Amino acid sequence: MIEFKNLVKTYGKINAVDNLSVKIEKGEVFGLLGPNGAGKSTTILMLCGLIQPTSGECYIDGTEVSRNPIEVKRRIGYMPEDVGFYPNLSAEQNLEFFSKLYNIPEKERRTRTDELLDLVGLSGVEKKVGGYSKGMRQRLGIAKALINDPDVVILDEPTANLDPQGVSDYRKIIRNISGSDKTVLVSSHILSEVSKVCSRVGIMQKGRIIKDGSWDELARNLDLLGLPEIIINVETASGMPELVHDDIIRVDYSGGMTKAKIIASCDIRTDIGRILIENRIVPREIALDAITMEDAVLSYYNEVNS
Ligand SMILES: Nc1ncnc2c1ncn2[C@@H]1O[C@H](COP(=O)(O)OP(=O)(O)OP(=O)(O)O)[C@@H](O)[C@H]1O
Repeated sequence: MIEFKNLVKTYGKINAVDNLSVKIEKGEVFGLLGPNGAGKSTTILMLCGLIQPTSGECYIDGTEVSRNPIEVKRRIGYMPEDVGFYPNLSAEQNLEFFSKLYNIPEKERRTRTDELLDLVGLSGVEKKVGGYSKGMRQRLGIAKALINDPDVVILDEPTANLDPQGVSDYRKIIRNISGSDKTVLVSSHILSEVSKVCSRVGIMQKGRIIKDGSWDELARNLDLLGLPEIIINVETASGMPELVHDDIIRVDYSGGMTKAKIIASCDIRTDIGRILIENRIVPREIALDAITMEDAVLSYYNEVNS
């Protein structure tokens, strides 16, 4: 169980976290969803005992964090945005090292390491971690967060560096964890990451949770259910014409019309490519992207104001 009670963190005049109070029950997968700068990482750092609150408290299973940081660290598994590993060791050797820090008995270490490498899809990878891609490091980060079999798992932007296959594997991992009575806190600025894996979501803005509930409740409330998940980034060598298509909801142009961010109701990349070629414009990129909290809120306000 996780509880925040009137939690505040100020940096000079900035209220990074502003009187936050939330209780997350055992077994829940809670998504902290908010745009960059909303205060998600600051909240998580206080929950892990890595920074001190200005006022207020965080509890892990009833234990107050800032007064019992060592006890709390044993009970949590934390994956930061940038995970640090020993680059000249393999994944297995890194996990062995961390399991020693947690005093996991030698007999268990091997089994635990093997199970976790299997869970995150890194079994049998001999390569040293220094040669890993960002996505592979992220997978190993999830394994590291689980090495001490924690009751509470905290993941800060876990899909930030993952490719589509990695994202799909990550969702499976979270579903796997969530069936095991652990409490999970996941932070993200990407709507689909939170909506697909979390049983409850808190929308964070300017240090406060402005909405809290099941994803369906929140989405209905904010009128987000009908939102498409399709964003297409277009980049061309020279300026492009205004893009017109029945399935386009909105287009934001930048870079003197060489870049466009399209929110569409379905994947229209082929049509966009055709429009550009018909206009003798060379496409540099026509790629799918994930919908972020900013896109959702903008789209929502756009609809309300139109
Ligand atoms: N050490 C610090 N010193 C000064 N200001 C800080 C510090 N850490 C965070 N902030 C500020 O606090 C606010 C919240 O930042 P925080 O990193 O918690 O947001 P976030 O929601 O995690 O966003 P992101 O996804 O970009 O990390 C921001 O305005 C940020 O600039």
